[in-house]
Amino acid sequence: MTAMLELSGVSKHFGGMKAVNDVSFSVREGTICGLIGPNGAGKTTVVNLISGYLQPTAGRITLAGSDVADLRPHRLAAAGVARTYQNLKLFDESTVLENVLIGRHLSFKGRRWQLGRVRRREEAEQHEVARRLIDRVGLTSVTDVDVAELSYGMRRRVEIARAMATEPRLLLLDEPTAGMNRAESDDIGRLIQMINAEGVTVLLVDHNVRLVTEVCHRVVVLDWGSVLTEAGPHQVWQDERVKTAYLGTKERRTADTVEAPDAGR
Ligand SMILES: Nc1ncnc2c1ncn2[C@@H]1O[C@H](COP(=O)(O)OP(=O)(O)OP(=O)(O)O)[C@@H](O)[C@H]1O
Repeated sequence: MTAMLELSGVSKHFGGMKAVNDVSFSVREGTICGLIGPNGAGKTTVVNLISGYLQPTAGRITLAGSDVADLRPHRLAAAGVARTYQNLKLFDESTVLENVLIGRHLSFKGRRWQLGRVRRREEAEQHEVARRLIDRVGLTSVTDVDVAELSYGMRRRVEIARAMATEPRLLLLDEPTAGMNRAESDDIGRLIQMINAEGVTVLLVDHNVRLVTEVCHRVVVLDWGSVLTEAGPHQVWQDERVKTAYLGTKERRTADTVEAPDAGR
């Protein structure tokens, strides 16, 4: 199977700060890859580099074999890269439908010069696609509700639906379960698996050990801006270097975020 995403020797320095330093890893097409590491390890910077919000200081980023390191976000979106944000970026005073429609504009073929009838038909089609996506993320009942009125977990789903509205090949999820309870994060896990089953390759950044273990096919661990290791989702937690770096010392452990999953799960 080919690589959907490949980073080769990618670095991003902010002045003397090496936020990302000589990072190389690849994500196979059709898989879910976890990108984990302690706070400040460089995960969001990597997501920003892949999605064009930052340009690398050095290195190569390819999407399905094509060099994309110099592309700006809108070009990357058109090439099939969609993302969500660690801090939600939704239009709170707009409805769920309106937010998801924003994601559709890239594939919207409407032209100003088109006859009103044709344009109306295309708009109706876009609405239909957006409604289907809203249904898939389980938000049908709040389609016409302003995002500001939704729970945090629901807003996270709107963000995923909006990202999916661009019909991506690669979906970058930056801490999609941050601040969620167990039931909510389990729901997001199922949603990620459903999206992946439809053929979308996923790069998942999350601190939730259980989620990462259950949904990812491979896990890349960053520490101090560099790749510490890469392994299967169960093996990765057995690595002493990961325990030390990601989990911190045993004394610093807190049950929910750092306890390795039960053996055999
Ligand atoms: N624009 C910037 N200017 C200077 N330093 C930055 C900038 N962006 C990130 N950094 C630094 O780079 C390092 C990596 O940050 P990054 O946000 O990528 O880490 P992270 O692994 O996503 O952390 P977290 O899990 O807390 O979100 C941090 O030390 C951060 O302070």
